[in-house]
Amino acid sequence: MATILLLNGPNLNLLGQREPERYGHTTLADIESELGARAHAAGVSLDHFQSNHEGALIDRIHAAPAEGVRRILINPGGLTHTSVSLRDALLGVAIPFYEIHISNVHAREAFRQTSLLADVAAATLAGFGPRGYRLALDAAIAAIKES
Ligand SMILES: O=C(O)[C@]1(O)C[C@H](CCCOc2ccccc2)[C@@H](O)[C@H](O)C1
Repeated sequence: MATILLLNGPNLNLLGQREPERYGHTTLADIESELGARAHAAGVSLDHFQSNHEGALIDRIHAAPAEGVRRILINPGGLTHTSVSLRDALLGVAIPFYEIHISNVHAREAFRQTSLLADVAAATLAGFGPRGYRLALDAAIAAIKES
């Protein structure tokens, strides 16, 4: 069974608990649960991992090929704007990935408008709120089934 890996970076464990006006009331556990059920219904497996630590995310990416991961959905959090190492890890495993942002980063502070991942991502998605995760999952499932 094909596997999709959902990765969430620093502070995303706080979803639904703080700044709901910006990030909504949906918790990360809600998102992971919904996407897991949706993937299963489509005949695809979903693995999920959240960490506040860059190296832990990189280690998880390194393990992805051996686990049969076909697509990666990643909200890198603030690492989006800073992490060459995360970029290098994603390039290194050569698994197509979709960059997801809950907020419209292009309408925020200037520093959030720079992504070190976007130019090597298969797709980016921002501003749809938590629904963006579902949109990205559906696109990943369709891409796997078409390949
Ligand atoms: O809009 C997004 O999804 C972001 O990736 C969220 C990041 C922040 C992670 C979430 O941080 C929270 C802080 C408090 C409450 C909930 C989330 C931010 O640094 C990016 O620029 C855009």
